[in-house]
Amino acid sequence: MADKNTPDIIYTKVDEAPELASASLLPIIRKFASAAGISVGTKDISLAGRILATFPEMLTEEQRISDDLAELGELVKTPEANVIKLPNISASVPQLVAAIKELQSQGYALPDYPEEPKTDAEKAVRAKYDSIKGSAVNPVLREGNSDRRAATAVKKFAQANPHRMGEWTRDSKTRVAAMSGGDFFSNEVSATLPKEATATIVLENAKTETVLKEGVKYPAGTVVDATYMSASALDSFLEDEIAKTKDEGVLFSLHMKATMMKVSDPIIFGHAVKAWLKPVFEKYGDEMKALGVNPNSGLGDLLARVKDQPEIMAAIEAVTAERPPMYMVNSDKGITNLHVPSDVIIDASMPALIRAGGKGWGPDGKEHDCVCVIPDNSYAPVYDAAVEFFKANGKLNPATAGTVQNIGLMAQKAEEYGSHPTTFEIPTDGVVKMVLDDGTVLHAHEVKAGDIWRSASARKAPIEDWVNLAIDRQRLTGYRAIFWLDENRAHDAELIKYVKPILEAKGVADKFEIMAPREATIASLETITKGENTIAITGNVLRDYLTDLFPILELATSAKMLSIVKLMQGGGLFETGAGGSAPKHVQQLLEEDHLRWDSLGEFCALGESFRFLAETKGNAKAKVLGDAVDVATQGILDNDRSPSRKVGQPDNRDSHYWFARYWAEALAAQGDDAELAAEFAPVAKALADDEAKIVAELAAVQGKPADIGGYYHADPAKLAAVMRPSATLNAIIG
Ligand SMILES: NC(=O)C1=CN([C@@H]2O[C@H](COP(=O)(O)OP(=O)(O)OC[C@H]3O[C@@H](n4cnc5c(N)ncnc54)[C@H](OP(=O)(O)O)[C@@H]3O)[C@@H](O)[C@H]2O)C=CC1
Ligand SMILES: O=C(O)CCC(=O)C(=O)O
Ligand SMILES: [Mg+2]
Repeated sequence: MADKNTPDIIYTKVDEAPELASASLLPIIRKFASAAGISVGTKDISLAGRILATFPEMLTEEQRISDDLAELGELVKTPEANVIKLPNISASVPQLVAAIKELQSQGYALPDYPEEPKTDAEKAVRAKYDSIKGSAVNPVLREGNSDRRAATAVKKFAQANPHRMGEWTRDSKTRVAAMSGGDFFSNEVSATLPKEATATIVLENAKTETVLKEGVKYPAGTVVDATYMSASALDSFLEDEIAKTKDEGVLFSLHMKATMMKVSDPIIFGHAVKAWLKPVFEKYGDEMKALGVNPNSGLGDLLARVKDQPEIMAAIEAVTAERPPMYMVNSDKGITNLHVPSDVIIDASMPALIRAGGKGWGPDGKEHDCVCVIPDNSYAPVYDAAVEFFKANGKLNPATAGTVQNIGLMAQKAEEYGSHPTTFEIPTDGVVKMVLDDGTVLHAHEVKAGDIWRSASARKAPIEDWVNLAIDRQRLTGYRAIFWLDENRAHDAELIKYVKPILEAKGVADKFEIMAPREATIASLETITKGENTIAITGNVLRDYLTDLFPILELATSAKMLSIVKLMQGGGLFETGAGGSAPKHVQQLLEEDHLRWDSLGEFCALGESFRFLAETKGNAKAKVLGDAVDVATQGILDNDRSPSRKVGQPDNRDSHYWFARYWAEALAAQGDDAELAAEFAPVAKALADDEAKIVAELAAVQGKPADIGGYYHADPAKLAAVMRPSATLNAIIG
């Protein structure tokens, strides 16, 4: 699909804080790029944009927009792709419903989200909305494996300016709680397919055979797993942990990934909501169902639906009084861990808690120790090991700590993160079988109604690419390199059968270790504690978890990470940081017109994207621009120009002014391209001459509410007015 009209670089239009930042940064990028004849286009992958693109038939001609995600999904499969991907919302149902409401209020005649679809028409609408739900963007664009690390300048800055870390003490009551069996980890089976195959997934019982899914195609060499979580084992585990937490006198918390794991994890979350309010569900379950309560949507939705039922409300209050205090998302507003399934997302929540010394916020607005419930044992040991390591050794010292880089198996919807179409909440007791087209029963599990069964897979080409990427990084760095694979886990054992022969064939087996996640966590923490560096070579889930965990400990945030996806067809995808879209930052902007979002991730991605353009299109000016971006980024760090957190102090917009200035100065000063130097010398001078005026104009707007005309679907003119308040700067940028 890449034709001559495809811009050289695509900068994605997203949501929340990064989109606010783009309103200020993108005009600067475009001005600088155009001087080198480089076009920077945008593609809308925002939640609102994806909703609008999905329902053209409901919209007027003028309201219709193209399906940019589908177009980008094709582009990333071509060598021409050069995409800067900012973080976007992976919507839970409450977020999706809120976005639909906002768009309806703006005059878009979209259908409501059918909570309980009955007619065929409602089912069709629901299926369309479900395709937008959860992590619906990243898996489409990630046609390559992941290389995430802190750029050297960023790591050095963090060591020279260490952030505050909470104290860890030996008597901390914080602990990680995982099931003792019946979980995905213990029920997993896995096999590598010798030839290509098409699978049918059926549920058999004495009376019937139900086809859960058919036509699941796998190329030869695919590693195919199947597993399930027992609903009854999960329920008794949750009840036990709620009771134990109460005895221990700490906060109860649950950490899931309801966005990426959009089918399984909201169900597990729903079990926790039911366990928390068990007596209420026992007594009023039918009434609540009639009111439309779905525990998977969280306590927030539940309370909204029963608020006019005094008897149910009284029962909820009575149970709550018996429960341990809960870990809060916002104690001022009474929003608990269980209010919305996507408020507490494990990759960001557990590292923040560990950085704070094992503390979470309680209903009293104070910090307390926490029981961290992570039901499945596939990855819980990573957090358990980290918590126990810091209890024994005290907090990490960011001034001296080395770094953990990551090479992650991610391409082509690898592993659990691609499992949604093959995940089922089992309707009746029976046996789930995966049957191949040649009649082979690949996997079979005896299950009970309510169990969560799923199959995940990883393809041969991405696995081999991932191992080779790891070999390259290890050779470039010489760092200790560990494959985080557990030989006692079925899936990992199949991967090891790929990894070892490749390492041996390349003669580098002695450079790599293979360790289960718990041991690898301890080894990595020991390594960085000594000030040394290591590469974690992991599957898709740990790619996600570790690239928040280690950066949040080492750099305070994962927003500053370099996050490169070397696309398997030769293109480049440059993700900006390893974190999310920071909803709290938007709230602050709306309330007091201060944006604390740090665009360092965007700066790092931009430099890489220009250099990639230089390599792939032989564009020498792009290299000059990219190298100057790096000088500007260094300038931001050296001169402490990153946004501060508090209103009245320099924010995201100020940091963009400085970025533009340092970038222009670097271009004016370089000797590789005289044309660019001549073009940017006056820009640099104007930006320096007008510094006082620009800084004053930016400062003047802070401290009062800001109106951007919508949360999910802002008004571009209002957004530009808020994010570009300096007429002097705008005149220079044009
Ligand atoms: N790649 C992607 O597209 C990703 C998308 N997401 C989505 O993002 C949303 C929010 O996710 P959540 O788990 O809350 O995680 P976030 O990473 O958005 O936020 C966690 C916290 O990290 C800090 N932070 C993150 N980015 C920056 C930045 N650039 N500058 C300064 N601080 C930063 C903020 O801390 P503080 O408030 O203390 O300033 C923020 O509240 C969800 O919808 C999620 O699905 C999540 C991860 C990746
Ligand atoms: O796509 C998402 O929902 C989150 C992605 C994420 O957290 C990551 O890749 O680090
Ligand atoms: Mg993540």
